[in-house]
Amino acid sequence: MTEPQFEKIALVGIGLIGSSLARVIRREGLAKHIAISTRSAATLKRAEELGLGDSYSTDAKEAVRDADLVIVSVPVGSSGAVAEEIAPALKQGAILTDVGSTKGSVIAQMAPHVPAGVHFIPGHPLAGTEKSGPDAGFADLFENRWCIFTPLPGTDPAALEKLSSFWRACGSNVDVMDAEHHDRVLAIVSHLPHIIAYNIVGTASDLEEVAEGEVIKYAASGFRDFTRLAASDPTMWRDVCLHNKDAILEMLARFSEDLAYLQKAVRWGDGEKLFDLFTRTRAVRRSIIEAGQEVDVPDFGRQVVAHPPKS
Ligand SMILES: NC(=O)c1ccc[n+]([C@@H]2O[C@H](COP(=O)([O-])OP(=O)(O)OC[C@H]3O[C@@H](n4cnc5c(N)ncnc54)[C@H](O)[C@@H]3O)[C@@H](O)[C@H]2O)c1
Ligand SMILES: O=C(O)C(=O)C[C@]1(C(=O)O)C=C[C@@H](O)C=C1
Repeated sequence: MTEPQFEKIALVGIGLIGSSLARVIRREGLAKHIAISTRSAATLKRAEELGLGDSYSTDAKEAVRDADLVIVSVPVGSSGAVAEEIAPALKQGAILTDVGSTKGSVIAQMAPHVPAGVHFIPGHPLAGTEKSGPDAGFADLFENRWCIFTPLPGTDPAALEKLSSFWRACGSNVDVMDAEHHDRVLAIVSHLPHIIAYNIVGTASDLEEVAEGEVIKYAASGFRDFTRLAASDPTMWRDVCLHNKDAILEMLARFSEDLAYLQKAVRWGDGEKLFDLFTRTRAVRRSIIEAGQEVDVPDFGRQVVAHPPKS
């Protein structure tokens, strides 16, 4: 437990990320009061049953009133509407942040609504699972993971440091970059892997000779790894695709070229090319593991590569 960093933190959106934040804020004693708001009354009720906060409302304005830190954790396509809704109730001097997987679009949607005197600092914790909703969150989610900020020009350094210190207290390492760079990096390391997973699982389930029953019955562990990603929340990933379109299309074009190269190597029986590529990619996996640590996720037996522990 540390000293509370904030009198009141408001969480708008209480799914996987919002509820993980609520749990770690409570565990670490980072706020005297946690106010929770979400659009759906059923989700809010569940959050209350789980005891995630101190006050609950479907009215986001009510939740953010007097809050020193407001964290918006909704699908990226809803961030503009949420910013517009809460703007009139934000306290002067408050920090407003988000956790969205895309940053350029979130800034374009939210920034125009942010009143003068409120510190808007976009953020993105690189931590998650394929699950969603308030039951899916857990306090350790952000432990040894990166949280990236994409501050706008003129951001108050003291506010950025205060938010960084909050995320460090949640267990994360923090980094700063511009939104465009963030969106290109995340397109290759996160968005493309999900699109590829959705595609391969879709193709397999479309193939008549491996009709559903056989896909399930004979799913080898490589395919199972893809099904985990392909089980991720459809709303969240629809929004990511729609809101990071340019970077995703750029990376998909590059990916398709490389796939064609691989296809040619298979067609022409070019074992040397295949062996060289597979050797190079194995080295990438090894260096990720050497730089970080492996975490077992009990209910799926999967391994997640986390980032290096904090020094
Ligand atoms: N799931 C991940 O792995 C992951 C990781 C990092 C960042 N993110 C980002 O975090 C955000 C939330 O993702 P999640 O995984 O927690 O999703 P989730 O589906 O688990 O939760 C979303 C929450 O937002 C609420 N919501 C939706 N529209 C709303 C609106 N208009 N107003 C108020 N509340 C609304 C839902 O009721 C729910 O409580 C997304 O922007 C996502 O891109 C997700
Ligand atoms: O591990 C997973 O299941 C995730 O999808 C987490 C993941 C990722 O791609 O690494 C997904 C989206 C985010 O914005 C950040 C993290």
